[in-house]
Amino acid sequence: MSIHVEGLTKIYGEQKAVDDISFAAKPGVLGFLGPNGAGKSTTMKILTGFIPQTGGRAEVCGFDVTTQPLEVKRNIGYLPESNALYADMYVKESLGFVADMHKLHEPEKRIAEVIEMTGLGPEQHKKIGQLSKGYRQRVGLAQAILHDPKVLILDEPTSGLDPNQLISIRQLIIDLGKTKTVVLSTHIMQEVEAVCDHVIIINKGKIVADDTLQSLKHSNNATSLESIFVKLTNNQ
Ligand SMILES: Nc1ncnc2c1ncn2[C@@H]1O[C@H](COP(=O)(O)OP(=O)(O)OP(=O)(O)O)[C@@H](O)[C@H]1O
Repeated sequence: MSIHVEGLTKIYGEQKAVDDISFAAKPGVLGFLGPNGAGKSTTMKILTGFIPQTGGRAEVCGFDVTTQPLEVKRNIGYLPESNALYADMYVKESLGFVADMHKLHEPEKRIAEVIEMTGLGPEQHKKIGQLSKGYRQRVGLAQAILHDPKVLILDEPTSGLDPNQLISIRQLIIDLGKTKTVVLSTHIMQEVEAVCDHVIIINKGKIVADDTLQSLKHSNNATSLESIFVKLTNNQ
């Protein structure tokens, strides 16, 4: 398993944002779903080493996020929900900056490959501040995959994209999931149906579903993921 989470808990002040969750993920696309405030971003931030957990453990490719943070960072790519990019940097320059951080051996070759994969070719000579939202999102994705990580954490990567951009980014996520473990957080159920093999639904910090899309529909006697989501999470 490339991700292994056991009894993970995060408490902010008095609020339990993640409450004793355990799950595992292997190569493929895992849909990580839940209502606003359920604890998705918090879990993703712990997996990527951005914030520490309060309790429990998490491993990425066999490395512990707390005791082996550098090994975890080498194996993980992260596209945060609000991805801060340097508006004044040129696309290639920003990728060169990330390549330096990862000490890539042949940065130019890899940057060209990633520009091709993410469809950034026509915009590669612009400054990030001049790009449309969809292309900025592609730059974020390109940065996340540059070091060819085995695990990719994508927090709402398609929010705000037009239908054409949506289709091409989704196809890229499907392609990446053929060899990598991709954790995809999204509120678009149609996207999950199109892209994910495995689904976890989290509600109020607890996992309420963890199964393949097909088994989840079968066991809930439902035809749409949306109805399952509502049934499992609409209990205020
Ligand atoms: N830095 C923080 N300090 C205090 N509380 C926080 C902090 N970050 C998140 N929270 C709280 O923890 C809970 C879980 O938040 P989180 O961002 O993980 O949810 P989410 O599932 O990603 O939500 P969304 O779908 O809206 O992005 C929320 O109630 C949120 O207000």
